[in-house]
Amino acid sequence: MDTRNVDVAIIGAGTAGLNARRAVEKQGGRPLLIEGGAYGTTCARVGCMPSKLLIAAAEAAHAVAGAALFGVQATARIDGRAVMARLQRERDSFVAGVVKGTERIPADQRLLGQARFTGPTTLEVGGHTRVQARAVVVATGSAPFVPPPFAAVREHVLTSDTIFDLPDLPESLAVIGTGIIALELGQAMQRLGVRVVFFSPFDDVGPLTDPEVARVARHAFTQELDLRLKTEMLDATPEAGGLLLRWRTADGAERQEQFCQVLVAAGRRPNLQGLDLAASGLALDDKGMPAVDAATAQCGDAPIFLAGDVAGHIPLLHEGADEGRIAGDNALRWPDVQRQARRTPLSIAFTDPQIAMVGLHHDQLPADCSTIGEVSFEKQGRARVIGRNRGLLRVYADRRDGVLLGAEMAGPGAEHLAHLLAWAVQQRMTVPQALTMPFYHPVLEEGLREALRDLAGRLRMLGACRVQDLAESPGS
Ligand SMILES: Cc1cc2nc3c(=O)[nH]c(=O)nc-3n(C[C@H](O)[C@H](O)[C@H](O)COP(=O)(O)OP(=O)(O)OC[C@H]3O[C@@H](n4cnc5c(N)ncnc54)[C@H](O)[C@@H]3O)c2cc1C
Ligand SMILES: NC(=O)c1ccc[n+]([C@@H]2O[C@H](COP(=O)([O-])OP(=O)(O)OC[C@H]3O[C@@H](n4cnc5c(N)ncnc54)[C@H](O)[C@@H]3O)[C@@H](O)[C@H]2O)c1
Repeated sequence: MDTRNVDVAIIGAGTAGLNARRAVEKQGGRPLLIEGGAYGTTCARVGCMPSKLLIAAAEAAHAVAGAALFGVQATARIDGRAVMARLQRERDSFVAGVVKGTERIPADQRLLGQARFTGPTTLEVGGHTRVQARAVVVATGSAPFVPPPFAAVREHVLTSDTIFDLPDLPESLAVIGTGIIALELGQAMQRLGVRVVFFSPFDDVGPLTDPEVARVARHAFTQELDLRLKTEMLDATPEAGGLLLRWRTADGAERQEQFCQVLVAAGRRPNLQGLDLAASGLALDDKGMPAVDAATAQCGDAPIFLAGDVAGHIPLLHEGADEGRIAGDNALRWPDVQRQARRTPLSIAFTDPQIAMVGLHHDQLPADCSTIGEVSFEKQGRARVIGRNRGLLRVYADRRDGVLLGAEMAGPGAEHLAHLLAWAVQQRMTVPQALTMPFYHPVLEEGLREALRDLAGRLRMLGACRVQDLAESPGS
């Protein structure tokens, strides 16, 4: 067996691991990047990029289907094979770019094979190499959770790991779950002509915590999607042509239906199995997870750091990249680790309406010292112009000083409005300061201005806003 001595061993060549490696190298350390699967990252292979490619195709189909609103008569003919072929072509090109970048890393800084702990900072990799490190970064990502009864027929169901490899769109699709992946992929499939039915044992639709925004979003999704909530899935039986699902409805009736494909999107779990974390000496909870400090990425005071999806903090790409950098940095400087500032939380679901959450979520607002302003997109000028006038944006501020705290929204252009707000929250802008920023006309951002004005009024801070800001524009 080979033996390697390095400063920092990094397990996982995904986004978090690649950023950790870069941080170690930048500070002059000797990193070793260990990958047990294929290079290319979850984001490019089976995550962000292929999902957005599917959604892009669905948006094209949806634009044709909705063209009559504008007096444009058109009929879409969806070529499922061409949809999947473009998705796979573009995805493969994104993956190839990441693989090329990873393979440019000097060969003596890379190792292929599954890693497992044999001691606090010793690993065995692929049964062929022993690694002795000063510190270890675990960046092993997460994997789809397949609950019963689907676990028993796992090879017959799709997850986000496999759906993007379909050669053609299925005729029908059952989607298990109503979270972000379920909504993004299920809605896209439906808009591409697939008959889609969503099932969940719970009553939630999407990640929103603001009850008003959640109500508006739920209404929009319920109008378009077939959501069977509070259903108990009894069994899933493979048959010729698909899977026969049998479930019990909320009122106790038993139903069954065959679907060509089933997509299980019931959440993801950290990739810890096979790592033998117990051998590292870390204290683990009943799910096998160590406690991780989000500001240092460190587990207790051990020379072990967790970054990205496996850390279970905020499983998003930009957070994984930041955590990787923090983990790599601190692993090299261990035991002198430093707390590092995190960015304002920002998450976006690319559904229609888009869902976005910024800063503090509604359920995290400090009791008795926050105020809420809102705007409905129903009458918002630009939203009406483009025929996408549905949704609600609610923005939160500290009532003592007017500092922006966060927002939740479901509506058109939420991905852009949320970015503006995230920058403002991170800058600790007050509501009056945000209202002194320029707003063009006619744009969706005028909706945000309306919510900020509403908030300023409730804070009794309108007097602090520049007079020019109060100028009206039609449909703003
Ligand atoms: C369908 C879908 C859509 C998404 N869309 C978005 C989006 O639009 N925007 C966004 O911000 N985020 C999105 N995400 C989330 C984002 O993809 C993840 O947060 C991010 O890719 C996680 O990166 P990571 O580095 O933690 O993990 P990964 O990229 O999964 O890297 C982990 C690596 O560790 C390796 N590994 C695991 N165990 C071992 C071991 N024992 N030894 C050696 N190697 C090991 C794995 O093979 C893998 O290569 C999406 C996710 C999914 C599934
Ligand atoms: N646009 C984006 O940024 C984007 C897109 C996709 C995924 N992601 C990331 O990936 C993460 C995982 O997404 P996800 O959709 O898998 O998780 P999620 O937490 O958003 O949703 C999980 C869903 O599964 C349901 N569920 C749980 N147990 C179930 C069971 N036994 N049977 C049926 N349903 C069950 C939950 O009620 C929920 O609706 C997200 O939290 C997000 O961070 C981000």
